[in-house]
This record gives sequence, structure tokens and C-alpha cells, in this order.
Amino acid sequence: MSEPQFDRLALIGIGLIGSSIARVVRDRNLAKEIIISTRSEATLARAEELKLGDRYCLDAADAVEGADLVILCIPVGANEAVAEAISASLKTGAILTDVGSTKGSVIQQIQPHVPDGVHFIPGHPIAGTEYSGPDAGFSTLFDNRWCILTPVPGVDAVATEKLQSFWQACGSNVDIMDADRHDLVLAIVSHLPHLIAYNIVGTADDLETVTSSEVIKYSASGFRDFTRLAASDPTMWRDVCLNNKDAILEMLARFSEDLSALQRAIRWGDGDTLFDLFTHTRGVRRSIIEAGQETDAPNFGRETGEDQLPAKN
Ligand SMILES: NC(=O)c1ccc[n+]([C@@H]2O[C@H](COP(=O)([O-])OP(=O)(O)OC[C@H]3O[C@@H](n4cnc5c(N)ncnc54)[C@H](O)[C@@H]3O)[C@@H](O)[C@H]2O)c1
Ligand SMILES: O=C(O)C(=O)C[C@]1(C(=O)O)C=C[C@@H](O)C=C1
Repeated sequence: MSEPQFDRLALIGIGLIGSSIARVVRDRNLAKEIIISTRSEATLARAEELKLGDRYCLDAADAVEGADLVILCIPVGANEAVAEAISASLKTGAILTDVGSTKGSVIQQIQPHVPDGVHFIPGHPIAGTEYSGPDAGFSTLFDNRWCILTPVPGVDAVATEKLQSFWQACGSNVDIMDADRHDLVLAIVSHLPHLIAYNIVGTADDLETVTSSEVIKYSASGFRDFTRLAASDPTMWRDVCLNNKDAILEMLARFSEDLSALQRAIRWGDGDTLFDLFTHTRGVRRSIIEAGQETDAPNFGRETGEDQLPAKN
């Protein structure tokens, strides 16, 4: 087994992502000691029952004392208050990072509270499920997934390399990116798909002519994939929408324009336009599979993974 990369890791927030980090760190011996903090007593007690850490604190400031790696694993809307609360307790030389799905807003909220001598390097593992809470995590969540780091200009290069090798040890491939670029890219590949899923499931549910039993009965089709995304955590996704507003609105505008063009093609019986688009998008899917990020095998991947996950809490 390899040598631990950090002496003391503090995890603030112990839901899907925090508990997956705790599990992989424990399994692969990446830190000597794991300190866990979260705001709810019940969640902290559950983390202790699951033996996710070595010490448990309700107070995040206590948890970060003496830690050389601090990871905020909380909804992006909660970062500012937590950064303010832990600021004075962070150890000089510590790396402070996060896992939030938006990056520009996270930097705006955390950076003002980072003391001199602490290395703040925002991060985002592009890995997750629709489940939340400490029971939902698993140690292989980050295997063969991307983790994007968005270091602010002037940050210590050695600290960035240390964080990069931490995520690699967790199983991820790491990319370094500018925060604005991250927010734009994630708006289209992650945030918009979730919004579309929330919307389509809401629309189907509202239809008076389609009873809910029919929605359930026939959902073993494309609709089922949307229901998985639409089951994602409401707090997390509310915060993502409010904290990546500009990029999401930009992508929604483009999406609506393209949808109008499709609507027009259908109205005017323009089969060539439909056929050309569908041929092109089939190629996009195939290139994703060729790049090794998805599989074409039926009933593989998410559905299979879902069965291995504990019950939603
Ligand atoms: N779920 C995903 O698929 C996914 C993927 C990548 C990144 N992320 C990001 O990771 C972060 C955590 O998401 P998650 O899925 O683990 O969420 P989760 O709901 O499973 O866990 C959130 C944790 O944060 C704690 N928490 C909430 N508000 C808090 C506060 N104000 N102070 C202290 N603790 C607080 C909760 O008690 C819980 O322990 C979010 O920023 C999200 O954007 C999520
Ligand atoms: O697979 C899922 O359930 C996810 O929603 C994971 C997903 C994504 O959109 O890919 C969701 C949000 C994150 O910030 C990163 C990953």
C-alpha cells in the first residue's frame, strides 16, 4: 500500500461526494487521519456509524484545525458561510479545496475568506449519481472520471500538483481549466441536461390526459433516463442554477433556438433537416463511446450501478 499523501484530511459535508472521498481515502490509504464535519447531528452520527472517519465535529472550525487538506463537500450556496466560519482556524500551508458543480461563484464566495499562506484551489469531480447523503457514497465513484481544477492566478504550483496527485490517487484524470470556461462547459454538459430532465418529468406529470400510472407503466424507455436525473438532489440543483446563472441562461437560449428550428422542421414536414440532425447527433454519441467514456452495451452503466447503490435516503 502507498504512503499517505496527507497527514490530516478534513471533510466538511459528508453526503454523496464527501463520503465517497472518505471511502476512497480510507481504502487507498491517502491520508493518515480523516476528520468529518457536517451541520446536522443526525448525518454526523450516521457518518460515525458508517465509520467514515477518525473524528467527528459539528463545528467546521474545529474540524479544520491542523488539517493539511480541507475539502468543502457542501451545496455551492453554503460555501461562503462555511469559508467565513473556518477561515481563522485554517493551518498555514494547508490546501483548501471544494467539489462544487460551479466554479466562478465558488471562487467569489470563498476567496475573500482565504488567509495568507493557505492554498485555495477550487475543484470539481465530474462524477455523481442522483442519490445523496452519507450512505450513497462509494469508493470507486471517481475511477476513470474527470476532475477539473480551476486554480486562481498566482496560486502555489506545488500545492496544485499535490491536489492533482490526490485526485489521481482517487482514480480520476485531472484537467486544469479557467473557472469561466468550466462554468460554460458544465452548463451544457451537466446543468442543462438536468434542467431538461426536471422540466420534462414535470411536464409529463402535469399532463391531465396521461395518468401517473401510465407515466410509470411506459417509462421503461427514454423517459426513464430523464426520471433518474430528475430525482437528483433539489438543494444541490437549486444552488447550481442560482450560482451559474449567466452560463445556464446562455445555454438555455441556444437550446430554445435550436428547439424552435426542430419545431419548424416538424411543422413544415422538413424530413431532411430532421434526418441530418439525428445522423449528426448519432455520430456525437458514437465518438463519446469511442473515447471510452460510455458503453453501448444495453443495460450497462448507470442502471447497473444503481442496483449496487444503497437505498436513497
Ligand atoms: N451529486 C453529484 O452528482 C455531484 C457531483 C459532483 C459534484 N457535486 C457537488 O458536490 C457538493 C456536494 O454534493 P453531494 O451530492 O455530496 O450532496 P449531499 O446532499 O449528498 O451532501 C451534502 C452535505 O453537505 C452538508 N451541508 C449542507 N449544507 C451545509 C451547510 N450549510 N454547512 C455544513 N454542511 C452542510 C449536508 O449535511 C451533507 O452532509 C455540491 O456542491 C455539488 O454541487 C455533486
Ligand atoms: O450522473 C449523474 O447522476 C450526475 O448528475 C453527475 C454529474 C453530471 O452531470 O455528470 C452531476 C453534477 C456534477 O457536478 C457532476 C456530475
